[in-house]
Amino acid sequence: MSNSLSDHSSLGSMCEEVRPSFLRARDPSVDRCFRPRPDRQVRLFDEIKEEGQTEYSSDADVSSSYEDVSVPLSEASSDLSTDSNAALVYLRLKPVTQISTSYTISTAGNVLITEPPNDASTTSNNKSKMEQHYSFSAVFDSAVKQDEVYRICIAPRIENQTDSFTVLTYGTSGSGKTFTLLGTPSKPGIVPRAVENIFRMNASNIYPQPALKLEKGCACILDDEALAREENMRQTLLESCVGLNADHELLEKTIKSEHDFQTIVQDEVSVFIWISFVEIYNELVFDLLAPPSQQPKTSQQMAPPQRKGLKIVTNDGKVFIQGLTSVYVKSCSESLKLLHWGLQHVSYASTSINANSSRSHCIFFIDIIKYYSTGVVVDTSYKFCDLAGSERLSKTRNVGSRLNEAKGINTSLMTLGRCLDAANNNKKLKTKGQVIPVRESKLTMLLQSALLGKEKLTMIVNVTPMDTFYEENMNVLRFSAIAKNITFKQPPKPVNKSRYSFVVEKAKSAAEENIFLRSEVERLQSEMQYRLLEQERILRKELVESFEKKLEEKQKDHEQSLKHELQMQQRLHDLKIASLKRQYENQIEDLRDQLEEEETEKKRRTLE
Ligand SMILES: Nc1ncnc2c1ncn2[C@@H]1O[C@H](COP(=O)(O)OP(=O)(O)OP(=O)(O)O)[C@@H](O)[C@H]1O
Repeated sequence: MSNSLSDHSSLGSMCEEVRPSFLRARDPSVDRCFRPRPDRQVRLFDEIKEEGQTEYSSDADVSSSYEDVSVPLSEASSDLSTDSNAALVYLRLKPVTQISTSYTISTAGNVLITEPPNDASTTSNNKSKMEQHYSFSAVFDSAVKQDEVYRICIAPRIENQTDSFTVLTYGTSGSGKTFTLLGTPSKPGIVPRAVENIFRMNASNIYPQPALKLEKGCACILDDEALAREENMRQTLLESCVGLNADHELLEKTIKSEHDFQTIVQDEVSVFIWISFVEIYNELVFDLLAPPSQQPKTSQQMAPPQRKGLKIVTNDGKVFIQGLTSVYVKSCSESLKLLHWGLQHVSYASTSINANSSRSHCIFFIDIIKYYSTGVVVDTSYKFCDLAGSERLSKTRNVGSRLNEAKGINTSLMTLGRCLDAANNNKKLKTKGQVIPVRESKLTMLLQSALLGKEKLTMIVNVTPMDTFYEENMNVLRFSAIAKNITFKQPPKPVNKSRYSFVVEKAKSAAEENIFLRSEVERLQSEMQYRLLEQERILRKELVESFEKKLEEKQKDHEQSLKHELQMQQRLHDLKIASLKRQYENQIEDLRDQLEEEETEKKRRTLE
């Protein structure tokens, strides 16, 4: 990262339209200890408080008192934090025509030195002639272009892939927050570049269907019905974006010409990307991607009555918005069209400083769910938050609803400041004793993961370096000084949510699940058929065997009876023969007797 003035200048020289910097380099020969110091330490929100704003009560869930909170603003730490868990705070200076001599970049390139201008516009505490030093992770002067800001502030976060993070742009109205975050079609900001980077990196693994989604902060598989609902809603929303095509071609062309994002080839992972977009307007959370039927008719009007505020809920330490539309996106172009479609519903109004001023805080969410073939599911979440301008009511000359908005904006920014302040105090005291009052505004509730140190925080502070904005800029710089000092505890490493693995394994995607089930049904059917045939075969065999056995038995019985019959017949036959024999023998005997009698008679006659 470039943090020296020479490097910094080289950044500028790489750009085509190099503007002459209005910043004076400080003479490095003047030792710090000889420079004037402020005669008192300044408390953080002394300058932000507006007429009509009530003091926040000390008995809220903060145990710190601002009496004890002092910010060593005069001592700028010249070192660039090397702690990977420290919040990264960058300063970006807007190009202006009227060059101010009140702002100087240190020779190291990461410290902004301020000195009050010599005119009547400065009041109260800032009338002090003391110069003040504000240290940053890097300072971008007006010559630094959008692609360089992305490369330095965001690309390393995206390319790390495993850590969730939150990016905030903070500054006065018109200082370039929206420009830094969203940009224009010819000068795209951080969000379009991040989206292109994410899609390019995962190009070979984007899953074609919305099969996995974060529900109440946990990855869930969608059934066929839910999947069809998501697809329908996606189509409806994308059809509403048809008018945005021309700008998008230019935007994508610009990004592709300025970056060479690489695709990471991973065989065993499916990637599911979901986006959502909200605005916090007058302490109400509105869904900017709600389907067209639920959107207000006139996009340029303020808080139309038909819009319903959504509820922020925490579940097992995870924060989510109840009923928020989350859209499954398959490409950079789809995501950006939806983002720009959502922007048409943001509350804009004209203030005396910025003709197209955001009157709400907007947060664009990108949730990435990765399903590994081992069954592990890992989700990371990126939040891009465009904070509404911190401004003095007198300067913006707001009245009526504009005044209420401004108060709402400043109140949530103050809560944000108090959260950063509490986190900073916990770091200084090396305790976790001070409660970070994240629940005191909708903005801090939604950003609590970053404010409580569960994910990484990047803040880009936007400043319009003109004399007229000097006082407002001082407030912004004090705010950033607090953020810069914060080091969060080690963010939890992504947990392998193996409890999903069994279910996920079974249904890697709805389509695969269908194929799997169909083949399973077919397999079971053929298996059943086979079993039936087998049973039939066995049954047949058993039947044949039993018939055979019975037949055999019958045959045996029959044989037995035949044998018996034969024996009987034989016996009868023998008896008959014996009786006939006796009969014939008797007859023979009788005939012999008869013959003897006749011979005897014949002899007797002869004798006679
Ligand atoms: N670095 C820059 N280079 C070129 N133009 C810029 C730069 N920063 C801001 N601008 C221009 O300044 C104008 C105001 O910027 P932008 O709308 O981003 O301010 P903002 O901080 O978001 O204001 P608000 O809080 O009122 O919404 C825009 O026209 C924008 O294009």
